[in-house]
Amino acid sequence: MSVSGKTFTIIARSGGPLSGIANVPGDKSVSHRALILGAMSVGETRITGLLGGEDVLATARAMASLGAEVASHGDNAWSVHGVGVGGFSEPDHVIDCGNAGTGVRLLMGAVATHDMSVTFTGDRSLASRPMGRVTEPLSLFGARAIGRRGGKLPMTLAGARDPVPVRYTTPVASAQVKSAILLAGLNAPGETVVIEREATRDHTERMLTGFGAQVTTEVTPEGRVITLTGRPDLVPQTIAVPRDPSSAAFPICAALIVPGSDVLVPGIALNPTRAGLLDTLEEMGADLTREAVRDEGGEPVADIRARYSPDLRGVHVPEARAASMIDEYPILSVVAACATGITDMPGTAELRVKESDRIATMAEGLRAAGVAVEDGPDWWRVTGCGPGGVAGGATVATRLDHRIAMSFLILGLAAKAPVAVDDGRPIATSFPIFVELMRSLGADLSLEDA
Ligand SMILES: O=C(O)C1=C[C@@H](OP(=O)(O)O)[C@@H](O)[C@H](O)C1
Ligand SMILES: C=C(OP(=O)(O)O)C(=O)O
Repeated sequence: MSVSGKTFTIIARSGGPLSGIANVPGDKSVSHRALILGAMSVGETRITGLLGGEDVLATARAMASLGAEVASHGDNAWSVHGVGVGGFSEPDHVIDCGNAGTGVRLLMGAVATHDMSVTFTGDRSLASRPMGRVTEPLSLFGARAIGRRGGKLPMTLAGARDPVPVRYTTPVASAQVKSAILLAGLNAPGETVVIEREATRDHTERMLTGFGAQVTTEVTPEGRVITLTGRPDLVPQTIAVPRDPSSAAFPICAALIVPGSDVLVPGIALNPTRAGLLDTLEEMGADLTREAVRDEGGEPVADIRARYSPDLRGVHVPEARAASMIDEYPILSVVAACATGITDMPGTAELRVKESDRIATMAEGLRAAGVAVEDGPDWWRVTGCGPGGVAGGATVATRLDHRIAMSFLILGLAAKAPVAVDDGRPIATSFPIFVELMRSLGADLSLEDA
């Protein structure tokens, strides 16, 4: 189980300005994919900068359960000795993906075109999330899934004996669904095609190309048409995982709302499928600069400098931008609470099926901290309290959701009274050094037994 051990609370209090350098850990999305594609190539893939978060460690264990040799060499350096496309062997135990939606959905895709049965489970949060969005397209390859009612974990996936390639238009904007289909397509003959109406993060396509697969993306009136040629010989790679822009969002946003702050967050990928938050913050009047813009491993990267921004104003976040900042809405709503005016966030129904219902969980905690929030099935709206105007003084339920926990701790650094989160454990799923790193910038965070 990913979120394990004794529950502890964390309390955030306002204090002096934040300053210094925030070296955030490796990107979670890229880390999952590096392990999975490493396991599906023949020979040794070497990975540096792998995220040591619980979500990714669960994927590393899963790869070992499927027959790959996975080794940690310390300092976030790992190696994966892969078994090749079609080479996984049936595990003799249940695969526990912990808290990780990305992990379980990508793994289901990777095993769906192998003639074997694999049973997946996860923690209470993951067991409440919809899996039908991946099992439905995977059934077109010939796989069969039997899970709990409503398509929930625990679930057994019987992979296709004679897989056929698939052409599928994703009904929701989801990189996890797209990636599950592409990973399944690796061991199907012929061309597998995924069509997405809105662009979602493209790490799978980029990394597949790096490993030597033939993948093309065509932009058509139908959407992005991604075509993969099945049964490639994937060639092991050396991968330097870039730092995670979704983790960078926390020190960046903290600097914007804590008076006097000036924080540098180096080496952040500016991949347009991930960079929507920075555009939104700039529209709100954030003092952000992109320094030393460069190319690293085929991705544009920059050092982001964030300074206290007393003139933040509410904005309308375009619906078309949602996929490029989907994990950043919780922390954006915290910045919105400290801004002047209304921030509208339409087109965000997907937030309701993350580790928690993120609209409901954020709305509950923000209201408890004195912030007005309205919400509907696929939208929410925060009325800002202005700089220094958030009351705070709340203990917030995090519901096994790391981004909720970190977002409210950042709010507590800028609120009049402390903000506590009831359970700090989920933070380790994506950002295990969060508390240490924020403290190094000057944040007042204290841990207490629950
Ligand atoms: O593919 C990925 O690595 C991810 C895709 C997103 O989920 P959806 O595809 O469900 O939007 C995101 O929320 C998640 O944190 C990581
Ligand atoms: C939604 C997230 O992750 P996952 O879907 O992998 O659990 C996240 O990290 O915010």
